[in-house]
Amino acid sequence: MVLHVTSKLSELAATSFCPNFRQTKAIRIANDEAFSITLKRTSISSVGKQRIRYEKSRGNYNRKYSPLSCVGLTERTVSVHEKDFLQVKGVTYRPPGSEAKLLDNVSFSLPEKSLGLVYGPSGSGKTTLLQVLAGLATPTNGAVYIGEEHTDCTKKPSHPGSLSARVGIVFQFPERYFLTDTIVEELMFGWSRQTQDPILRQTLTLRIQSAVYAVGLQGMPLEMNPRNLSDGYKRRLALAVQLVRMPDVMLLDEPLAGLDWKARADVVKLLTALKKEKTLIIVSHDLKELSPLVDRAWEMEMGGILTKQPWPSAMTK
Ligand SMILES: Nc1ncnc2c1ncn2[C@@H]1O[C@H](COP(=O)(O)OP(=O)(O)OP(=O)(O)O)[C@@H](O)[C@H]1O
Repeated sequence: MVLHVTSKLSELAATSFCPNFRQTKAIRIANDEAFSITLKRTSISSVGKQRIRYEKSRGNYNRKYSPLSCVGLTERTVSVHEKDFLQVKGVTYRPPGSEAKLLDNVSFSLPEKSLGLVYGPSGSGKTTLLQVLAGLATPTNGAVYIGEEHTDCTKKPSHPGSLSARVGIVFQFPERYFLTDTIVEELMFGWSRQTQDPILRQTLTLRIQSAVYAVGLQGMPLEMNPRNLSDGYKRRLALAVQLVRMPDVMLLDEPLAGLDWKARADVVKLLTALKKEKTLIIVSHDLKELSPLVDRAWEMEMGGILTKQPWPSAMTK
């Protein structure tokens, strides 16, 4: 099997798969089923040469990184475990009307009732990934599976097979989006038209009770204005609003941002409890505080490229 350098392949590989690598040499092996290329990494966090092997599986290429003469790099693989509860396969996202990919062939998986952490530089695409997983943006390519089901990313949120029906998302600084003047109205938001039906009303009451207990809000008067809650309790309420929808997967964007040390510790405790019930994906820069909770971690690189990281990492020590 011989290997020759092909400039066409190298261009293809460099542009389609690794926009933030500067390609130095590309090698074609046998046929298109698998190939490897040697690239020079130029990002600030890791500089050096690296060989990337692409293996084709079910129509998608899976990247396998093996360092050659890298500085600060370890072997990394991006793989999807077929038995995991949440499976994200080859998701690419290009906003409508834009040529730029915000997510580039993102694949990962996470077992049920475990916590996955996504970290990386500002503007790399972490929030975009959460929006796609929550069904708020439709991927250009790829698929998301929850449990045994292929969730249809193109379905409207009200459809039971949609991603939005299975996933809850708590945005960064969620308290900025409170819309009502009482805790109970905030928890019922979006349900009001259905509450004429006595059975649905009873179901909603039970769900609210359960969500309130799950986040430790049971001591608070439900008629209180949510804006008068402490910052930590506002975060609890934002979580409860999503829990009322009974999602299987919860996504949290920077859940500790802007909180004091006490509220941060409370939210970490709350997430520890929540992990026993839900599958969680958290985007955060607070690696040390969240470290004890993390089961899997991925770094998002500029250009929307996600790579799995060994955990706990050197950064948490
Ligand atoms: N609808 C859009 N159209 C074009 N570009 C967009 C769109 N939404 C986001 N972007 C760009 O996509 C990139 C990724 O944004 P994103 O918010 O996902 O990054 P992030 O990693 O979450 O950053 P941060 O840590 O600062 O929140 C940014 O450069 C952003 O400006």
